[in-house]
Amino acid sequence: MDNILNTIAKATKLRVENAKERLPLNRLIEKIYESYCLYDNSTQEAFPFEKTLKKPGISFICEVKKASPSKGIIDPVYPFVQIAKEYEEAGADAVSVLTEPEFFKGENEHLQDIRKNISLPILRKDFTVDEYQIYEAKYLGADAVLLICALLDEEIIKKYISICDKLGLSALVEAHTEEEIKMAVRAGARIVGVNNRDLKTFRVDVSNSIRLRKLVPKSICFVSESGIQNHEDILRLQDCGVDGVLIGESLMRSTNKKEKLKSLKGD
Ligand SMILES: O=P(O)(O)OC[C@@H](O)[C@@H](O)c1c[nH]c2ccccc12
Repeated sequence: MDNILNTIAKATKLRVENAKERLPLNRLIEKIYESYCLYDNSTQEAFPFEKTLKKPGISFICEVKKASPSKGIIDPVYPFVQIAKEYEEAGADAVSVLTEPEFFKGENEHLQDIRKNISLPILRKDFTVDEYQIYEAKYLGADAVLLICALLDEEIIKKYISICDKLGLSALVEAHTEEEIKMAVRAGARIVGVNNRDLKTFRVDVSNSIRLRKLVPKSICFVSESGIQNHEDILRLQDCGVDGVLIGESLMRSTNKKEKLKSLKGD
C-alpha cells in the first residue's frame, strides 16, 4: 500500500477536506450555477474533450507540468500560460494541466488562467478521490477530469461519470492493467487512458498501451499516456488504433515546443 500513488491520494484527501472547509460543496455548486448555464446533455457545446478525440487521426493532448514525483522539477521558470498558448498555436488538440500542488507543483489558478487564454479543451490533471474535485474542475473551467482506476472502485467510477455527465465534463478513466481496463469498461467509461508509466514503480513502457488496446471496444476512445518521445512511438500507437496521445515531459523539455510537436506528428 505504501507506494507513491497512495501517498499522493492521502495528501489529496487532506487537501480536499481543507478546500471543503473554506468552500463547502453546496456553495461551490452555487458558484458553478452563477458562472455557467449548466449543460443540457443534448447541446453541442458539451463534452468538447471527447469530440476532439473522435476526430479522424490521432489527437494530441499536450501537458503543462512543472514537476513530477519521478523527475523532480522539469521547468523551474514555468510560464504556464505561455506554454499552453504555444501548444495551441502549434496545433495541439487539447491541453492537460496539472493542478496537484505537492508532487507536481500545480495550482488551481494555473488552470483558471490558462482557460482565459486558450480555446482548446482542457483536462484537469488531479488525483480524484472525492466528488468535490469534479465540481471544482467545472468551476475552474476544465472540460475533462482524470479518474484513476487504481484509486477508485467500480461503483465510485460509475457515480463520478454520472456527475461528469451532469456537468458536461468528460472523464478520462485511467487504467494500467488488464483488470483495471475491464473495470473502466464495465463502469461505462467513454474514454479510457492507459498510462504507460506504472505509478507504483515509475517504469515506462509504451507497449503497455499497445498490449491493452485490444481489450477496449472501438466505440470507446482510447488514449495512450506517458513516456511518448518521438514520431516512431506515435507510429506504433497509430498502428494499433489509438485515438489520442497524452504527452508531457518530452514537450516540456523542448525549448521549441512548436518544432517538437511538429516532429512528433512527423510533419
Ligand atoms: O510526461 P509524460 O511522460 O509524457 O506523461 C504525461 C502524462 O501522461 C502523465 O503526466 C500522467 C499520466 N497519468 C497521470 C496521472 C497523474 C499525474 C500525471 C499523469
